Amino acid sequence: MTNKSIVFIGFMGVGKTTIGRMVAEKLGREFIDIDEEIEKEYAMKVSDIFEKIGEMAFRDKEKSVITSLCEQKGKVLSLGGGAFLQEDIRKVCLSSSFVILLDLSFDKWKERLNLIIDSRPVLKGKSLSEMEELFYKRQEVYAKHHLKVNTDDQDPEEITDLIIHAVNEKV
Ligand SMILES: Nc1ncnc2c1ncn2[C@@H]1O[C@H](COP(=O)(O)OP(=O)(O)OP(=O)(O)O)[C@@H](O)[C@H]1O
Ligand SMILES: O=C(O)C1=C[C@@H](O)[C@@H](O)[C@H](O)C1
Ligand SMILES: [Mg+2]
Repeated sequence: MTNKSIVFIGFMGVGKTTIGRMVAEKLGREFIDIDEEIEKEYAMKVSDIFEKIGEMAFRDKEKSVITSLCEQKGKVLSLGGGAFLQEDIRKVCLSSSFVILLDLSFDKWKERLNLIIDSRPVLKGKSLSEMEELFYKRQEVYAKHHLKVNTDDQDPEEITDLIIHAVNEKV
């Protein structure tokens, strides 16, 4: 296994923060969650940043934090679900790191909605069919990656073990 950083991408709620933290722990690597980094910088929750400062400022900060962290090696980074909307972020991650897409079917994602609905401002005020549209539209920005892991019907431990196995072989 090389010292490349591992970067988790995928739609909000698929488990990037949960799985990223567990993978980092098992590999003995530092874990950084980009949403949490931004929250620390602003001393505010993501929903408050969106409301009080605006999504544009959040997206700019997302880009600068990810770009500077991608210059370092040996870490595990979990991005926010919208980070790959920015081409610059896609480029810097794909060229510097091993990018893992966590995939989940919309049917399974729906079952998890109650866990995330209050803390994801992008979902605020959307109907289920609008969320479904966003879910499928967003898959386009996740199309480039180095490994895709389907997480339907698997608990975080199983997904973590599968990823550890894969990165030991491929990274
Ligand atoms: N494999 C899994 N099975 C069941 N629940 C899970 C699984 N992975 C994550 N969860 C739960 O789903 C919720 C969302 O997970 P998490 O916060 O890790 O998603 P995320 O991809 O980081 O989302 P975001 O893009 O918004 O940051 C959490 O409550 C978490 O406990
Ligand atoms: O998918 C998105 O656009 C987002 C996902 C979250 O991780 C946060 O980064 C924020 O709520 C925006
Ligand atoms: Mg997260």
